[in-house]
Amino acid sequence: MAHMYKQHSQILLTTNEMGKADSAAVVAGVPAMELMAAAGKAVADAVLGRWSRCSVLVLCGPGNNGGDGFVVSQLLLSAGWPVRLAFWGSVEKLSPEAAHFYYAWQGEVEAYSVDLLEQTDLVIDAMFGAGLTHALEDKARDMVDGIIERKIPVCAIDVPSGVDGTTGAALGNVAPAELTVTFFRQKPGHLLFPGRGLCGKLVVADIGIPDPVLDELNLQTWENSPELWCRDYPWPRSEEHKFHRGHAVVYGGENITGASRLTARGAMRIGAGLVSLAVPIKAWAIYATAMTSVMVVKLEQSQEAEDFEELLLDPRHNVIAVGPGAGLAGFERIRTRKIVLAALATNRPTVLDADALSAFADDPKILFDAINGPCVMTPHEGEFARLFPTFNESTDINKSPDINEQCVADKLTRTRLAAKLSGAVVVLKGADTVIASPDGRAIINSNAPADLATGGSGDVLAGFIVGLLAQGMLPFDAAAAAVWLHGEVGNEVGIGLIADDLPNHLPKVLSAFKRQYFSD
Ligand SMILES: NC(=O)C1=CN([C@@H]2O[C@H](COP(=O)(O)OP(=O)(O)OC[C@H]3O[C@@H](n4cnc5c(N)ncnc54)[C@H](OP(=O)(O)O)[C@@H]3O)[C@@H](O)[C@H]2O)[C@@H](O)CC1
Ligand SMILES: Nc1ncnc2c1ncn2[C@@H]1O[C@H](COP(=O)(O)OP(=O)(O)O)[C@@H](O)[C@H]1O
Ligand SMILES: [K+]
Repeated sequence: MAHMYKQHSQILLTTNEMGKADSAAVVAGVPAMELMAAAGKAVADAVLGRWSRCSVLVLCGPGNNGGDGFVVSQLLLSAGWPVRLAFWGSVEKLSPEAAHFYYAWQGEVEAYSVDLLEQTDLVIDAMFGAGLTHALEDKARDMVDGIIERKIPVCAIDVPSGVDGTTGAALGNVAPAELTVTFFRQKPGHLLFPGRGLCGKLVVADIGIPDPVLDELNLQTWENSPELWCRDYPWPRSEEHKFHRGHAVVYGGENITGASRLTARGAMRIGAGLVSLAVPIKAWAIYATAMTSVMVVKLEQSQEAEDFEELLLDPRHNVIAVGPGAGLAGFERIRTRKIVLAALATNRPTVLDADALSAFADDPKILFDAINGPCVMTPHEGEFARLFPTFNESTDINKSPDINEQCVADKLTRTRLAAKLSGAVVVLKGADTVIASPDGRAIINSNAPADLATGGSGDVLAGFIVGLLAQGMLPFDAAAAAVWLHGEVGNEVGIGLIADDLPNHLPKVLSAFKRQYFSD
């Protein structure tokens, strides 16, 4: 499986991995000088394609990002554009290739000064790329502040200076780019916020690094796309009947009944053969009136967990979802915990969302110890912070965690650590949802519109995941596929979206997906 993931253009490279790819390309016979020339040309081409002739200021920094800037400057000058170049660094410390292009520049080299911004229509940001190690200081910081103040359009090389390409963190103020041109592959920081919001339109340019250099690197991070999991997508087949498509059991709570109904409908729509919604007897009539294709099963008063366990004795109930609307108030918390532990004890694929996660806030280790089979957890940031308050490798999960402690690591690292600590696939939701597997693989999702930020949309996502698990998809693939389809449905419905729309519009999105990826 990991091998299959290796092939794809969706691979994301950390700064370190990109450095290794560069070095491997040089070893494979592509001179560093050619890589820099190609990088600069890609940026110049992108600028010529997007802007008409205007007054350009190229801000070159002390490393190879500045080297790319020298190349762009000369190419734009040769194209007849008015170009000024400002350099901040020392010529003696430039790499041989950056020094080469420094001397090839036919114009004047100026020092950084905010006065240069006065007659500038477009800034090329070649200050710092992958090599940035700390926040911008002195003149570089003043330039950034000056650009922000004057709202000058920016084309960034590799990343907007100040953005960490590996984490998407902004190290101090960053001038937002209209266009960012990066090389060979995207970096996680192009997809994770705040980096993603600062890049503007992103172009990934081929600079002649051969793809096979990737084989030598143990790559673990991808941008979500059907190419990663479409081969395992469980389309209905003629020889199957409904029992072949799985039977999902969704737990529904007593007071908030809408949430689990959305989960159940999501599971049904994405193709689970059968869905049973198991609910406390007091709320049974409400559920039963609302559902049609979903079966509603009664759990007797004060023995809900026991009845739930009994329901799971039927081996045809192959997957379980608990959490949406499960309840946390008073006795409900204990019941929710019992239901979760009963589900996990079956070792069948289980999706835990919302209250199923929060119910273990005071002792997450109980939950993690119970996860021995395939499991997907789908926290939003608030739920995540309750279960995983600290995020370094030395985290002592035996200690009762302090839920107020600050999260220090970036979203990708945090999600990976959470998956490793818990043994579950973790889907940390948001505009840049990260999906991480305990084996170290991680996927960043990038297609979700902000319209999805509405009550209940996460409940539907849990349903999509459990519905795909019911049909035999593996947890990491099911989570990635569901998150991507959820984003696509969000785009399909767009403004005005409510969670109820998501299952209803899924068929259209599935048809388009099938047409695009499975037409002969
Ligand atoms: N084959 C290749 O490699 C290719 C690379 N390419 C290009 O190279 C870029 C990566 O180049 P790079 O590694 O030289 O890093 P870059 O970002 O230019 O700066 C590093 C310098 O800045 C310094 N420094 C860091 N932070 C600082 C701060 N806050 N304030 C002040 N100084 C700071 C740091 O010194 P340090 O502080 O670490 O001592 C160092 O001197 C990449 O993004 C792409 O554009 C393309 O040409 C394609 C082929
Ligand atoms: N700004 C945003 N852009 C894109 N997707 C978002 C945004 N905010 C939230 N989402 C998505 O909406 C869903 C919300 O889920 P969740 O927070 O669990 O809400 P609920 O519990 O009401 O269902 C998640 O899939 C999340 O990734
Ligand atoms: K830059």
